[in-house]
Amino acid sequence: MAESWYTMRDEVFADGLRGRVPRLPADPALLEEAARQYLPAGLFSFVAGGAGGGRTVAANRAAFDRWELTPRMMPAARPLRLRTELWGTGMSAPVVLAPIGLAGLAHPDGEAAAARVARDLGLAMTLSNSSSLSLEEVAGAAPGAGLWFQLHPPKDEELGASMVRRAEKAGYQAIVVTVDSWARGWRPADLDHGYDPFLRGQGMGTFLADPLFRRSLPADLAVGSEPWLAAAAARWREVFGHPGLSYAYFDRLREATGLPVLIKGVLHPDDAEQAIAHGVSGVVVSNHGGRQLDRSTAALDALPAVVRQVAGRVPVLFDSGVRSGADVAVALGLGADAVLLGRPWLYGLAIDGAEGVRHVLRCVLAELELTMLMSGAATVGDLRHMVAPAPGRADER
Ligand SMILES: Cc1cc2nc3c(=O)[nH]c(=O)nc-3n(C[C@H](O)[C@H](O)[C@H](O)COP(=O)(O)O)c2cc1C
Ligand SMILES: O=C(O)C(=O)c1ccccc1
Repeated sequence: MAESWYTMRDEVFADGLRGRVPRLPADPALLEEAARQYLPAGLFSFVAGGAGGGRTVAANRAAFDRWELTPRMMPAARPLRLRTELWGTGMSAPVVLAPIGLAGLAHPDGEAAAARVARDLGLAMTLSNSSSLSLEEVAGAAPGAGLWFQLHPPKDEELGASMVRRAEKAGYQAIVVTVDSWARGWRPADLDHGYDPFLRGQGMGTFLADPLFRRSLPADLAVGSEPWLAAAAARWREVFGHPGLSYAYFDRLREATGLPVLIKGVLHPDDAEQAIAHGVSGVVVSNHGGRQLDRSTAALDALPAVVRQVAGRVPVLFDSGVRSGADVAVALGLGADAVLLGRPWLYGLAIDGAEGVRHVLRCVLAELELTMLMSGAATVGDLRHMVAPAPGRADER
């Protein structure tokens, strides 16, 4: 076995013995509760919350309950094969950190800590274009990490192209274009808190380091001063979101970069088809963790039809609602080539910086490994034969 994350169970157990459980629980629901203690109320509900009445956030989780594994016993010893390569990024398991903007609000070490942990565990990380640290700082903090760069296409397409060129120069290996967030979702909790995380200048590292963005800021204000940051946040609101976007955007973007371009935020098979027709190298099935459109379908429910439509032409990735190694196994079993983990890594970061991120990832990886061993699955392909609808549930849809 190339990796043995299951031994990490012993580390988690030892931490439990030392009384660390309340701080860094292995139970994902308790992890969210623990993170609540470390974050100001407005920030916690920004992170944990979702669009509208939270129906899609809940549906993302409920969807996992409609699938189960039928394990096979006494498998002849076969080495577990989790090592994966996607677009030249090698990873020790098909688990990727999802782009989470504003990580610097959760912990001063921000995205740099997460990138180092991902690198040390052999996982890839997707950096948000709304990162607190600039994309160059994150790449510099974790040399050798497998990094992808996520782009919310700004209204100013030159600015988007400029950030993509910087990412390519800094060694990022893929561009992930998010298409479900051209406007911020209707998030009642944030509205009620009057919560705007950008007001503190966090989440702007990559923007502020961009010559095109900086050039648009007032020259008469001291750089870094409060009014300067306020002007930067206002400028960010001006450029954020590109309502007029069509699939032809992918053709233009591919002119600006030689990197593989992925689309993130697909639920309908026809969108996957169109994106492939416009040359994308991969599709991320996601509803943005239920943060954008309440009542959009649970991401896991959307996965099988997209996998069928794509039919192996490009890799299909998945996120939204993944909380455990067993969840990862189900998504892989339903045809995902890799799975992105969102809120949990940010919770780990909020609680204990790099150590917290490491804790969260080792729990997911250890449980994934154990789930595969106990199912008799040596490969992701084996999992595809083991995932089945839970009786009377998946069939009802
Ligand atoms: C606080 C927060 C910030 C996020 N920022 C971004 C972002 O900047 N870009 C992006 O594409 N997705 C962003 N996402 C969405 C995640 O990449 C991912 O799709 C989602 O969190 C997956 O759902 P999960 O949290 O249930 O795992 C963000 C999610 C959260 C919770
Ligand atoms: O809140 C989000 O879901 C999100 O995608 C985002 C976008 C920009 C900055 C921070 C978060």
